[in-house]
Amino acid sequence: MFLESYELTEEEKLLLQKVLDGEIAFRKIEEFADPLTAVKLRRLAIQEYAKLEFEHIQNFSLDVETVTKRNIENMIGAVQVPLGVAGLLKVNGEYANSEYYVPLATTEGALVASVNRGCSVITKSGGANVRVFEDEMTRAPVFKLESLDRARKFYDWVKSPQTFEQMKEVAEKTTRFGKLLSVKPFVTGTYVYLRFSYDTKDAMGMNMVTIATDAVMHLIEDEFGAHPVTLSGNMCTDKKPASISTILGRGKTVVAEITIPQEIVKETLKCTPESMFEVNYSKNLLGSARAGAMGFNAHAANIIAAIYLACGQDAAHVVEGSTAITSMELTKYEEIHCSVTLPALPVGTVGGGTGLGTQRDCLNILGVSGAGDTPGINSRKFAEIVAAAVLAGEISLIGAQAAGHLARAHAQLGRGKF
Ligand SMILES: CC(C)(COP(=O)([O-])OP(=O)([O-])OC[C@H]1O[C@@H](n2cnc3c(N)ncnc32)[C@H](O)[C@@H]1OP(=O)([O-])[O-])[C@@H](O)C(=O)NCCC(=O)NCCSC(=O)C[C@@](C)(O)CC(=O)[O-]
Ligand SMILES: NC(=O)C1=CN([C@@H]2O[C@H](COP(=O)(O)OP(=O)(O)OC[C@H]3O[C@@H](n4cnc5c(N)ncnc54)[C@H](OP(=O)(O)O)[C@@H]3O)[C@@H](O)[C@H]2O)C=CC1
Repeated sequence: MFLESYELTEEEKLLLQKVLDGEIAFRKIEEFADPLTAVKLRRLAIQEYAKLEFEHIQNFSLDVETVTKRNIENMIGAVQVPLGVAGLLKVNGEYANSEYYVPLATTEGALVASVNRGCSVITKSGGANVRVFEDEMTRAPVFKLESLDRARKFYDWVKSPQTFEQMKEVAEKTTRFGKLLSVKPFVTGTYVYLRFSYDTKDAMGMNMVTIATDAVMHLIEDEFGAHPVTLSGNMCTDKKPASISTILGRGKTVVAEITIPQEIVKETLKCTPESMFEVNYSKNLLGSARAGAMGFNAHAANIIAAIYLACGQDAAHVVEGSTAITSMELTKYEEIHCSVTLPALPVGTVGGGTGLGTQRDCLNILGVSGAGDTPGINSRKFAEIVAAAVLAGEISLIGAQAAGHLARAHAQLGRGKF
């Protein structure tokens, strides 16, 4: 449609025509052109296909050479998500011990304002105490055994310390950083699932554990003769809500808490500790139980999604993060004690999307970009800040619902009605 209007070299025009004619597949364009040109030609082909002219997606500052090798296939451009900050947020963690501006990428009006309000409450109340309790990334292949008797023998073999040492040696040969921590077998009929848990240091670790477990899977096949059905048998469980992840943990298991004096609740949240307790109890606990929800929180996923988008995390892991539990209890000093427990928070400060320019900028705001001086401390620091930010979001939203302000806030900030 616009072919004649494009400013292309003769060679590019020829290539584009071949793409449009189906002679060159989208994913093969890089074989005939440099990465930036390949992205442009694919985008123009989509314009032709969809009969439209893009105004925005061609505008980006990404390093195409790198991202097309590590982060994306069939690239045509980039989408932008507005970025805001909430804070300062005071965090009293083992790894994060300061006040932070938290970067949040979202299109939901009122979200940043809400987290900002929660940060203000937390910081005025002395800061959120945060601790990481578990730190393990998992991958669980499934094996098919010939009989129940073989399955039983396999189960015992896997549990023997000698086998574990063998597996550990093979797994750790594939990575400079990853450490195999445990292998837990689970049986279903004659299928045996092995849940491998690794310390992945500053990486979120899914590529790392997949590569390491693949190597061990071959060892198992050679040594025991168990038939591997698939490298991921869903007992991991990656990117699906699952009780196993909420019980045993996946990624970081983190808890954040704060005790808020009554005056701060009244002044900043416009409600009372009692009304917040009532909302949390009836909504996050009873309501979630009645609904059969796996998350006992108000909107942990909102904060996690916004930080993940800003900081180059795998957005699909919001699923695991959404299983948080929010508790609110009245103290005898007329304060309210609030906590969030995040059983499964996969995060990393190296690898995946953390190296992209804008995402790295956001990690830098928090002082957690890249590898820590001691491997692992940056990702734990990051996890503590995420947990404190989730606590801020929970406090503000529960406060707004206790005050009856939810609809008003979204009418004002989500629809621009002031
Ligand atoms: C909107 C507020 C914060 C107003 O809150 P407010 O108390 O009426 O506002 P305020 O003007 O008195 O300001 C109080 C503080 O809020 C912050 N604040 C206030 N306005 C802004 C702003 N424009 N930009 C940045 N920060 C802002 C800021 O920290 C400020 O302190 P200050 O800086 O003045 O000392 C409040 O009503 C609120 O938090 N509402 C809840 C909104 C929310 O949490 N939305 C999240 C999404 S809801 C959803 O998606 C999930 C849901 C609801 O379906 C889940 C469920 O089932 O529950
Ligand atoms: N493969 C899969 O099944 C899945 C993949 N993903 C994707 O995986 C990616 C994330 O995987 P991930 O393994 O985290 O990242 P990457 O594979 O992108 O990079 C991680 C690697 O960085 C190196 N590294 C350098 N410094 C450190 C350090 N301080 N701590 C830890 N590692 C360090 C390690 O290399 P080395 O090990 O060589 O020493 C590590 O394996 C994301 O893009 C995600 O979307 C998501 C879900 C499933």
